[in-house]
Amino acid sequence: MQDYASTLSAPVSEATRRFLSKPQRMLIGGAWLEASEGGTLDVFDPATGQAFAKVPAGGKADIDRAVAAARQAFDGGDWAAMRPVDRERLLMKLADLVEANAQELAELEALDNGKPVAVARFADVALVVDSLRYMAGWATKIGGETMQPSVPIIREREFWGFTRREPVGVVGAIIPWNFPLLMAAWKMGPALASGCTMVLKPAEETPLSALRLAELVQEAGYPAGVFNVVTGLGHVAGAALSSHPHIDKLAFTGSTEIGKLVGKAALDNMTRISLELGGKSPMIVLDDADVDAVAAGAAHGIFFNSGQVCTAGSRLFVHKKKFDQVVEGLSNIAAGMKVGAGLDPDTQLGPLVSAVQQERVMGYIRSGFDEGARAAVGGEAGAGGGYFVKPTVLVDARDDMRVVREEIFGPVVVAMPYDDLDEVARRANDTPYGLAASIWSNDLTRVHRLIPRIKAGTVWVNCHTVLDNSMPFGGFKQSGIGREMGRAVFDQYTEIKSVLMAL
Ligand SMILES: NC(=O)C1=CN([C@@H]2O[C@H](COP(=O)(O)OP(=O)(O)OC[C@H]3O[C@@H](n4cnc5c(N)ncnc54)[C@H](OP(=O)(O)O)[C@@H]3O)[C@@H](O)[C@H]2O)C=CC1
Ligand SMILES: CCCCCC/C=C/C(=O)O
Repeated sequence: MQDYASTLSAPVSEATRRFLSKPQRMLIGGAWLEASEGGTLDVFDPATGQAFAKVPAGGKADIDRAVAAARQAFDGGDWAAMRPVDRERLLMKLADLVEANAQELAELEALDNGKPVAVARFADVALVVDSLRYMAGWATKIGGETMQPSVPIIREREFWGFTRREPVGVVGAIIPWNFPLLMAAWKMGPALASGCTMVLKPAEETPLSALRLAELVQEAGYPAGVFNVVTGLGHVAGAALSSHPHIDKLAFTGSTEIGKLVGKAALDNMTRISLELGGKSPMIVLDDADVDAVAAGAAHGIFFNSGQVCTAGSRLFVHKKKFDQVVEGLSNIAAGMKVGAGLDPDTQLGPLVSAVQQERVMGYIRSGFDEGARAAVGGEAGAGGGYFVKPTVLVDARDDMRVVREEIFGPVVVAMPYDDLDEVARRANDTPYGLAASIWSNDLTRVHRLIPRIKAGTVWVNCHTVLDNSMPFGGFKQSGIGREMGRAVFDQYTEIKSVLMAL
């Protein structure tokens, strides 16, 4: 047993040290297993670039075992027979356990992903707890409708109709590295509330919180096979899961490129899909907006989670009257941000998740410079061995530049002036994505006129990337298919059965 915790850049709690010191295994059918082929994957601390843990490199055989376990748990046994109120109680218990272990889970997220530990605790883990509790409440409220049919021809008979909402079945969930625990919760909450079973494949960069979550699932008392975790590579374990003929639904969050791939593989088996994909979200500042409030709000909109957010406000459109002031305010905030390791309590902006992501983001910044943009602030990588990129505001950009058109997924915003609302509505929509947008103004008439013109699944007003469990979340256009959260998510996790009875 190796004490990996002693190699970390900053001290962690005793609970985290204990977790990191034991060999990691996958939870399959209630048992803790190594990969069937025996391989492991290193997990790296993005603040140092050093490996600090190993997880099983699960493959197709492990996915087969996990899907079989989930299938068995769904098709018969304790779980299938469980009353909705007992599913609610279990999910509430899981939420309590997550809350009781919040610091450890937050430290694992900070280590795996690089995000500041306070953000992990008071945003990621807090949202997970709320999300599980919110979804637990739905377990007893999922229901159908009654109808009074007007069946033609057979007029002498009386009919009665109703619908049932039945769990869709075995859910395969593939999640990214930017909010590892939260993305797991967004899928397991509605799945377990509605009576599905699940196989989760976390991202290779950030597998640890999913494995700790699986321990808590066991501690909560879920029957074996209801929740399974297979760690492994996307093109191996992820591909085996998304194309598996015995899953009933695939829930995916990640890039649009891989979303299309897994979506096609799943549809080959007519597996139901929900895809939450990329974005290039505009933040639209009207001429009446308060400059200081916009600068602070836009800083959150782009720099939160080091810009590694599907809803990141990566295009900032400011009315020409306020453009210079907003850019100056935002640049001052960016210049003052403390960039550092996630475990450092003073850190405001952590490293990017991996060397690959750092190089990808720096490549975008260089392409912006090559095409004629200029950095009002930032524009370079941070010092040290970690995957740091300084918070960056690009100006002098044109709509056809790659930095304006493509998802960067880093702390980089492109600020651009505009003249009037028609122009900004057209430019804001000039993207294949449609995940989110924000409008900054206190002129309610103009705000309400703009909202329906923006082609996006979420429009925020005077805030950006603020989420609530009651609000459905998902994308228009190439930002995805389906909605997570809110009542709407149960459209993705249940099948509707129509029952027509002749009396
Ligand atoms: N919408 C969003 O929230 C996110 C968007 N992105 C965007 O994607 C870019 C690349 O990030 P990346 O991590 O590569 O995102 P991916 O879309 O590649 O990864 C998301 C998940 O899909 C898995 N995966 C990868 N390839 C396959 C496959 N062939 N079949 C099944 N599953 C697969 C990954 O596994 P593994 O980790 O092992 O590769 C991971 O679990 C980012 O720069 C960003 O622009 C990234 C993350 C989240
Ligand atoms: C405050 C938490 C924000 C979570 C945003 C959800 C993002 C999902 C994604 O990037 O895939």
